[in-house]
Amino acid sequence: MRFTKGHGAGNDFVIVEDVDGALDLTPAQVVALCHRRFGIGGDGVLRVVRSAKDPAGAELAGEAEWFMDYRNSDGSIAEMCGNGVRVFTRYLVSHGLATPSPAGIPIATRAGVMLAIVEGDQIRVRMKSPRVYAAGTATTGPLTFPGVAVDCGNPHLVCGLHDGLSLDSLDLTTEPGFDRSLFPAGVNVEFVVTAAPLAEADLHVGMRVHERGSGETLACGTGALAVGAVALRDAGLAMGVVAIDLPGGRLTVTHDAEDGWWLSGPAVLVATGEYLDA
Ligand SMILES: N[C@@H](CCC[C@H](N)C(=O)O)C(=O)O
Repeated sequence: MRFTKGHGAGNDFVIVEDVDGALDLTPAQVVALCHRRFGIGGDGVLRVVRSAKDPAGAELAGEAEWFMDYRNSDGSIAEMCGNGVRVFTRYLVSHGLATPSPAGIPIATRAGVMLAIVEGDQIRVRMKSPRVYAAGTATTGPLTFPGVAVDCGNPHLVCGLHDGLSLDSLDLTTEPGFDRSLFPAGVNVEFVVTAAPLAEADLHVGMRVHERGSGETLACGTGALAVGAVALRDAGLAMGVVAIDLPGGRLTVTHDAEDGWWLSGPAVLVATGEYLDA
């Protein structure tokens, strides 16, 4: 099995090209590919398939030629992956499967069609509008954090840290506790602190994330979108730019129109090879 390895701000993926949908990628294969000792290593797998050739993408084939079949490293399927779309786009362009255009390359996902615009080493994606909808809480060890539920196509719980607590002090080696009746299919949990003002953004925050199905990752694009939406709301800003610093680098969320929500950041391919054990 040929593979390419890529990442967006350290959120890393094994990319498998399967243009005609011939590959039956099982959860066990995904777990094996993503294993950091016995496999290639990754937070997830991106299967590159023509929308028309995948049952989950076929409905969107008229709008987007390519479907991003995203899997978490535990083998589970997620509706959407913001960094995944950016890295997927980098793959399409660098392999001659799509041509960058100012209007954006449409990418089909289980959460709908996203538009990806290549801007040098950054890729900017028009995301599904986030929906902030309920209060919730997360727990890590003895600590409880009030949070806000946000639907970005996939589920998120955005929690501000108590005064004086640093992101570094959190133990995210195990899944945070959360209300399973609010998130029956699990949730990605973001922890946020305010950061020093920046000239290039209206708001600046730091964030760590524990992802459903992957554990702590160095960055999460939909998580950044959720955090950006909550930060703008809490600041009373109808629109604006939020810079989000994660352990793997910076992502930027811009809200510039009613349904204009953008995620921007680096997207890099680092290796190609052949996986021998699938
Ligand atoms: N890292 C991704 C999100 C991947 C899916 C998530 N773990 C889930 O299960 O919803 C991103 O960049 O958005």
